[in-house]
Amino acid sequence: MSTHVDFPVCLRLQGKRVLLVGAGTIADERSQQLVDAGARVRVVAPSIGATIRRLAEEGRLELLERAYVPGDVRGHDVVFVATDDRRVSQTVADEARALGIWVNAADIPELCDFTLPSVGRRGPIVVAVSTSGLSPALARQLRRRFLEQVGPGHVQLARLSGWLRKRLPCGSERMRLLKQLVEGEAGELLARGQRRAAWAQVRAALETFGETR
Ligand SMILES: C[C@@]1(CC(=O)O)c2cc3[nH]c(cc4nc(cc5[nH]c(cc(n2)[C@H]1CCC(=O)O)[C@@](C)(CC(=O)O)[C@@H]5CCC(=O)O)C(CC(=O)O)=C4CCC(=O)O)c(CCC(=O)O)c3CC(=O)O
Ligand SMILES: NC(=O)C1=CN([C@@H]2O[C@H](COP(=O)(O)OP(=O)(O)OC[C@H]3O[C@@H](n4cnc5c(N)ncnc54)[C@H](O)[C@@H]3O)[C@@H](O)[C@H]2O)C=CC1
Repeated sequence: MSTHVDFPVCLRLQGKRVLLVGAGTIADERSQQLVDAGARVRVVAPSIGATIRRLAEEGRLELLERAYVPGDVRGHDVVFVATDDRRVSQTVADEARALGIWVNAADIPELCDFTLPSVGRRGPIVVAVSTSGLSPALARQLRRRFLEQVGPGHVQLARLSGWLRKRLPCGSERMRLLKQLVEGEAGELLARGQRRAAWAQVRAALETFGETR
């Protein structure tokens, strides 16, 4: 029994060149997530799913409607392959690796430089569960359960914190204020939907901000 654990990261794909080989059920789902993340996506496949077709028509990704040809991986930062032909996936993964490009092959762990967790999102908050390849079905079940714990109050709290960290100078006092925002009363008030009371707390904290510097 393997004892390895996969290492989680959150990729900043804005402007990165991503190649998607295959455009079926699995690739169709990936395409929307990759475009939402701001990646410059190119898809190569002879048969095209509905989402990829729409995104191509909207000019949000580039579509090459043909089979993969050697060299297609060149110039990309990351490669995702999701075809129904194991030999194609093997070729793509081999070529990517030879060029030092990281690759994910859907459902073929031995060809993956990284695996994909089960992901759910509420606004800027992302819940991701990995089981290090042992049970994707369990990852999905746990992700659904954890996502239910994330409410509108948490989304407001994250946005408010993001707004404050842009405007306040960084340092120990900002750190204290942002921590207090989450752990103190304001966070609880937002979670209960009491936005006015939460804002009053934040305003009071802001009025004293800077006094102890
Ligand atoms: C290693 C990994 C590599 C990778 O693909 O990145 C991998 C590998 C394999 N998956 C297999 C099967 C299934 N995969 C799913 C679903 C998902 N698989 C995903 C990720 C991963 N799958 C990576 C590890 C993730 C982790 O560590 O937990 C999810 C989370 C993310 C995504 O794909 O976007 C997505 C859920 C998204 C969601 O809905 O939230 C289901 C459920 C279903 O389809 O209903 C089943 C059937 C039930 C079951 O097996 O559990 C098989 C056997 C294939 C066969 O038997 O032929 C292999 C190969 C093997 O295990 O050898
Ligand atoms: N859809 C699912 O729920 C599951 C899928 N899988 C596996 O994931 C992989 C992908 O599955 P799906 O997306 O459902 O397959 P799919 O059959 O919907 O799509 C396959 C895609 O691969 C493309 N393709 C085939 N040969 C190609 C080539 N030479 N170059 C470029 N593209 C090529 C096809 O044009 C098509 O777009 C398969 O290995 C499948 O066994 C495993 C478990 C569940």
